[in-house]
Amino acid sequence: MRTSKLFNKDSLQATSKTNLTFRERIAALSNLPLFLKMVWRTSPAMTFANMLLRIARSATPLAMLYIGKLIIDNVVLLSKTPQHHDLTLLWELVAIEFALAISSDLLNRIITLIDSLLGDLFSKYTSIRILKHAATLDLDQFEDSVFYDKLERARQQTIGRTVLLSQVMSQVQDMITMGFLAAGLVVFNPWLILLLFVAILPSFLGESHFNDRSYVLTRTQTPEKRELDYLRFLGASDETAKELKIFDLSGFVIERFSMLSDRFYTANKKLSIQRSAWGTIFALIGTAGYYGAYIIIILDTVSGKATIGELTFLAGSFRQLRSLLETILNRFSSVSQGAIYLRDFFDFFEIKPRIITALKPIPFPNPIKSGFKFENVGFQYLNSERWANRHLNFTLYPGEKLALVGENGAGKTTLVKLLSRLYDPTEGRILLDGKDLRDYDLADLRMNLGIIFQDYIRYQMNFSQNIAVGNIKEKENATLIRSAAHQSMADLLAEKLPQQYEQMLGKRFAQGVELSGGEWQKIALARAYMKDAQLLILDEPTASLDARAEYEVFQRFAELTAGKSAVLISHRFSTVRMADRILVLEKGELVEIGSHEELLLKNGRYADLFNLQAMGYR
Ligand SMILES: Nc1ncnc2c1ncn2[C@@H]1O[C@H](COP(=O)(O)OP(=O)(O)OP(=O)(O)O)[C@@H](O)[C@H]1O
Repeated sequence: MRTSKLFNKDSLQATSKTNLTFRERIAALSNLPLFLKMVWRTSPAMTFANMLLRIARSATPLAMLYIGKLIIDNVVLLSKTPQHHDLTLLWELVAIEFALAISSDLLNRIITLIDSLLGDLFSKYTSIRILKHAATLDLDQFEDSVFYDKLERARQQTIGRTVLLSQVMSQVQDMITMGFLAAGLVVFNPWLILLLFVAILPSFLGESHFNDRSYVLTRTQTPEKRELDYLRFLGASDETAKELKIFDLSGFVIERFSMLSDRFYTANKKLSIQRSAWGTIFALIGTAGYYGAYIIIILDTVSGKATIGELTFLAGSFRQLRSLLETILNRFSSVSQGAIYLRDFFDFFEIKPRIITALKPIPFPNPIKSGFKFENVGFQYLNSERWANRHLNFTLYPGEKLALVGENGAGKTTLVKLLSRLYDPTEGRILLDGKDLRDYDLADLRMNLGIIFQDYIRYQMNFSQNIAVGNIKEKENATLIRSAAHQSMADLLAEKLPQQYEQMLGKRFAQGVELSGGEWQKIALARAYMKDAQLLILDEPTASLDARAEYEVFQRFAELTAGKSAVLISHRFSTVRMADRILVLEKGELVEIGSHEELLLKNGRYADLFNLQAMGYR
């Protein structure tokens, strides 16, 4: 077992699952009913039509073979008795076979068409379900690599499942066809059926063995595939091009990509060669079986036990049965394979968010009366031993402007994430007006918070949409968007752009304009003004702004948020000192709280940090 650090827990578990038994494969088929139910839900009419047409199609091979037999026997009869040249029956039979051939071709085409349309619809349906479900999940679930692998597998299989859909349908169709053909064979010579199985079984077992191995290989490769995707993005994307050039990283990225791809190639090549070699041997056994049966039928015909028509009928049935059985058995491997992958897909839907709205949620208070009270709040990130926040006891009063100060990693952003319920506290609780934050309606809470994170997204959309994301319900409300832009001073920027509020931003799409860091930040800030939020949280909102812009932004901020609560995170003390109170964090814990003047007088941690920065300006 490889123990590269790329391998996470999930992949290591997968490698221990080196062989899936036949029973496990059969068990995996139990996923199919749920799958078919989803297909049915995608389009009941199409699914029904598909099934009906396939049943009709499955009867045609036997019918054609039988008509063929009648034609040959009739021709033989007519050639032996040239004096009775009544060809009516013969022509009727030929006409029937012709009609059968045409309808079978027509059915095939309609079935393929429905398959492809249904597949497209199903792929759309499942992609949307994945997106919808992902939207309900918690932030820390996205930060968990095991979860991420599941999401990745669920996403990748959207295409695989479309194939699975037509495979399952074809499987049923071929089984019915086989039933018809086998019935015909049994009537004439039951021993041929036995010979058929002997010829086919090794091929089936071989296929199923190699499918197992390929499944295990794919599963173990998921984390690497994710890294390959990431490297592909890193190596060729507008977001990364700048640093890649400056640090001259392309060689490093390409080398890593090439190393991982080689590893893939080697593992896959070995399996492919083995599979191909064994496949050839099994195919030989199958052909030998067919000729064995052929000899039996020829002997029967020569000895007069069967007619020439029966000879062609039996040989044809046997040949078709053999190829059908082979297809069915091989397809069983891929169907059960697909069914196992389906487990990953369903598993993804079984992941439930923990951060949810209470059963009987309390409406968010308007206005907030006593504020947010932290009671011994502590938080540990998933899989982390360290406490990112601990023993937090303080109150954020209504209308208060609170600044959070502390060195990198002190826990400022985490505190804000707890306040907005992106995470729930590991210990202690946060009360809003005396009631646990978890008792409030989650959507209502988020609607009443205006948050801009330091790593806000630069949406590759137009100027208006970039602001409207702050309250997407108002995306058509141009007045509100312009007023939000005015409040964050982004309006001045819009006026300078060729297409103003319609201007495409970013470089990814045609006619996009790239902005400076500070310009993007003003747009992001405008998002906070899109709602009439009761609590505004700005996580380093002015880091990229120049001194004048920062001063003006905060002047406006103070005016605009009069009477509202606000939390500001900043490393600039010129900003911090405008706050009513300042909360100093160190290693996740609160070490000081008070106004700028109070804390300076105290001459503690805050005064140290303040003087350190002030010294830099002298
Ligand atoms: N998603 C995460 N998963 C695990 N640990 C995290 C995560 N985010 C932050 N941490 C850890 O939690 C601690 C607090 O991080 P946080 O982002 O709250 O600090 P901060 O005070 O906002 O820092 P900065 O000033 O650099 O923005 C850090 O030690 C960090 O490594």
